[in-house]
Amino acid sequence: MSLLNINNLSVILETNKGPARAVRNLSFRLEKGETLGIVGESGCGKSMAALALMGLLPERSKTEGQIKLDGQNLLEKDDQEMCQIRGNRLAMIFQEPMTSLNPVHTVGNQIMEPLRLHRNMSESDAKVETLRLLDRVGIPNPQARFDNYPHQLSGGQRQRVMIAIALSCQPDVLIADEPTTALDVTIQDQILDLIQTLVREEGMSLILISHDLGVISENTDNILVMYGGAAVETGKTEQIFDELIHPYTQGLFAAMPKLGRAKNRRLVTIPGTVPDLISMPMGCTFTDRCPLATEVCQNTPPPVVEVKSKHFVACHHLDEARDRKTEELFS
Ligand SMILES: Nc1ncnc2c1ncn2[C@@H]1O[C@H](COP(=O)(O)OP(=O)(O)OP(=O)(O)O)[C@@H](O)[C@H]1O
Repeated sequence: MSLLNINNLSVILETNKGPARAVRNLSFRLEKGETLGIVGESGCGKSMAALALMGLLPERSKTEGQIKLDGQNLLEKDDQEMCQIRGNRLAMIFQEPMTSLNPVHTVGNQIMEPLRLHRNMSESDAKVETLRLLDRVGIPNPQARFDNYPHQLSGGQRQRVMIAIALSCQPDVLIADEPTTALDVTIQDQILDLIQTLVREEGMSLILISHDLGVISENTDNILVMYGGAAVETGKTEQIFDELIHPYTQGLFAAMPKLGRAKNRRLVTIPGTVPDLISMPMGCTFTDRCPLATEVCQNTPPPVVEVKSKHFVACHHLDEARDRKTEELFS
């Protein structure tokens, strides 16, 4: 049995314009100690999928499908049970730590709180553990930092505090949603390295969410490429980079800044924008932007084909997609 087994998950948001399907029939598995990258442009439903796992979706939303953690469907749990699961099994860090940290409490108290609540520690034990966690996430001089407020720390240090809070409940699964997007490039690498080290040393599984295929490629075992709320390509990270197949994955790859790219070559962008959730095409969600699209793509959902062991692609035009070189598709 997988640690996490997501089966046909859909998230439907109630909006003023009607129901919007932000996640569509998403399925994936996560094993113990494995790292999965979810990649796609802004608005593809990555965060909604993560919030569904955490039981933190907005009020006017509903879910379909299953999210099984050790065989138990989290979508059947009540709020109190989900709170326990968030305190013990799943933890999430977000893009902007300033909005997740409470500005009027010291960082020390914010790390101590889950230790006291979920691990029933005494105040003195929680303080000792908080200082250990601050040190573990690379905050220099934890004793002095304990009494600081979030605004007294740099962006990178605030993200380290968020990681310490996530670690405090010794989760089995860490979900990091764009954890470095708000940080300077040099700090980004340090935070990603820290997450990798902690995940490895603590034996956690990781779901790393990013719009940046470069970040995902360097930090994960497996990749799930999401577009329009659906998975369009999944597989081992190495395998996907060996053979990019789905036209959307090819587009993301072409749009990656690359070292050594000839000076006169402009950076490729995928023309158009992500589809409106209310008026999705009936068929493939990528139809309107895909250079290979034909009528069948517009009207019929694509078959999901296992092109190699555990490498799945959802596309009506697999052979053509395989034959076209990335830069021919998006140039
Ligand atoms: N509270 C909400 N009510 C209605 N629609 C929403 C709400 N939050 C997000 N959406 C819509 O749901 C879709 C998926 O959003 P989501 O945040 O999951 O995308 P994402 O891929 O994580 O992108 P980003 O990185 O920008 O957050 C988007 O079209 C977004 O506009």
